[in-house]
Amino acid sequence: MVEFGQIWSQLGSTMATIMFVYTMFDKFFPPHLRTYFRKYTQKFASFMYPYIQITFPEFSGEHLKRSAAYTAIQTYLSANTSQKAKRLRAEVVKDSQTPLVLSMDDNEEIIDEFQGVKVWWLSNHTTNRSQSFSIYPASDEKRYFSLTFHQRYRDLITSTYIQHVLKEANEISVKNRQLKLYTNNPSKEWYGYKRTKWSHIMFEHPARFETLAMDPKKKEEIINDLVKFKAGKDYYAKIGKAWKRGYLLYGPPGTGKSTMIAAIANFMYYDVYDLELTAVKENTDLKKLLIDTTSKSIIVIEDIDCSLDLTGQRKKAKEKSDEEDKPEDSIKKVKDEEEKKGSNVTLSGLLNFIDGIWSACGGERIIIFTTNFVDKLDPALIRRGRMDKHIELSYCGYEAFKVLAKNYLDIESHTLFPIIEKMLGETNVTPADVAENLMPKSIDEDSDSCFNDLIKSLEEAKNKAEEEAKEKVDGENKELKIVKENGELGQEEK
Ligand SMILES: Nc1ncnc2c1ncn2[C@@H]1O[C@H](COP(=O)(O)OP(=O)(O)OP(=O)(O)O)[C@@H](O)[C@H]1O
Ligand SMILES: [Mg+2]
Repeated sequence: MVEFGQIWSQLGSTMATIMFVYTMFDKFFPPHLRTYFRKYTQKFASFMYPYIQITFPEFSGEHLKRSAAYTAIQTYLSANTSQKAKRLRAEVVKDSQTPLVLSMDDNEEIIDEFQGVKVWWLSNHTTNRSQSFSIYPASDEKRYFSLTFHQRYRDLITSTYIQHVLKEANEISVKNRQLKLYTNNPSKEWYGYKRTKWSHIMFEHPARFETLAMDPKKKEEIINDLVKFKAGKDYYAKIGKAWKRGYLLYGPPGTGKSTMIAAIANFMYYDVYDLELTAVKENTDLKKLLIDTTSKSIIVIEDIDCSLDLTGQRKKAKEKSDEEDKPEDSIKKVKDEEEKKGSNVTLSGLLNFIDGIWSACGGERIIIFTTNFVDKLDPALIRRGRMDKHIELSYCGYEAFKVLAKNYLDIESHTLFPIIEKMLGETNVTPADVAENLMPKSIDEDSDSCFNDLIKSLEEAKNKAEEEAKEKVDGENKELKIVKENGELGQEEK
C-alpha cells in the first residue's frame, strides 16, 4: 500500500513541474508564438468541450450601473431554483413584499431545464486587484452569473430561454413589489445631490371595492371598465391610442372619492402619484414630473377646482386687453399675480400634461381628478378623451348603507333596516356620516345602539334640511316683496 506521505510528495513535485513549465512558457516563448499557441489550444479545447458560456456581470457601463439583466436573473433564480441550491445568500430587498430574498451563494451551481434542454447557472465573483481612484468607488468584488449550455442549443437558449427568464423575472418582481404612494417635491427643491422630483412612502390603504359603499351596479361598471383597460394593451395599440384612461370623480365631501382611488390602486396593483399642483412652478415642470412617473401607475390630482385657478384662465386672457387702461383693475391684477406666485401652471399647461406627451411615456396609466364642484371646471379639462369616465359619488343610498353595515358591524340584516331605508330615501347624508355612526364608540356599544344613533342623526339631518329649505323660501319671499314694493313706489313717483 502506498503511503499517504508518498502521495503528497508526488503531487507536490507534479505541481512544481507544471508551475515551472508555465513560467518558462510565459517568460521565454516569443509573444507572437504565444498567441498562436493559445488560439490553437482554445480551438482544441472547444472541440473537446462543446459548451458555450455567457457571463452576466452585476455592474456594467461607464458609471458601473447595476445591470438590469443581472437583477432579473437573480430574481428568476431565487424564485425558481432556490430550493435546489444548497448554499444560499440572504439579502434584504427594499420595496418588496418578501423583504428577505434568498439567492445562490458564490460558486454554487444549479441546473435549470427549458423545453427539455439542460442549462447550468453558476454564481461567482472576481476580485479586482487594480488600485484605481474614481468618483464612483467600485467594489473590489465583481459578481456575475454564468450560463453554460451545449452549443447545439445556441439559438434556443440565446433567444427564447433568455427572453423567458427576463419575462418571468419581470412578472415575479411585479407580483412581489410593494405599492408606493408618491408625492411631488416643490420644484425649487429638485436640484442637488440625490434630489428627486417625487418622494414616496409605502402605500398601505386597506380600501377595496368590496368595502366601498356605493350602488352595486355602478361599482360593477367601474370594475369592468378597469378590467377591460388592464387587458387592453393590444386593443389600444390597434386603435392607435395611448394606453391610458382618465376618470373624473365628483360629488360632495365625504362620499368616498379618495377611498375609491385607493380601491382602484389596490385592485389594479398600480402605484399612486399624488400630484400637488400648487407645488409645481411652471408648465415645463409639469412635463418633467410626468416623464418621471412609471407605467402601471395612477396619477391623481385631488380637488382640481381648488388646486389652481384653472377655471378662469381662458376668460382672463380674453379680458386682459379690456382691463389694460383701468388703474384699479391693474392693481388688482398685480395682487392676484402675487398671490399665485407659487405656481404659474396654466390650464393649457395642464391640458398638455394630460394628453400632449402621453404617448412618449409608455402606457398603462390612469389619471384621476376629483372635485366637489364639477360645474366649476373648464369643459376642455374634462371632455371625453381626457377624462373618459365621469363617476358621480353621491349621498348614501340603502345599498351603500348595507355595505357599510357589513363592513363596520358585520351585519347583513336587522329589524331597524326598513326604517333606515325609508329615512335614507328622505334625506341626504354622506357615507362618511353613516360610517361615523356605525362605528362603535366603546367596547360595550352594540349594533342596536349604533343603528339607533344613525336613525337619530338621520332625523336631525332631515329636520335641518327642512328648516334650511323653509328659511330659503322665506328669504326668497322677502326679496320678492321688497322688489314688488319698490316697483309700486316707482309707479307712484312716476
Ligand atoms: N363610499 C364609501 N364607502 C366606504 N367608506 C366611505 C365611503 N365614503 C366615505 N367613506 C368613509 O368616509 C371617510 C371619508 O371619505 P373620503 O375621504 O373618501 O371622501 P372624499 O369624497 O374624498 O371627501 P373630500 O371631497 O372631502 O375629499 C373615509 O375614511 C371612509 O371611511
Ligand atoms: Mg378626498
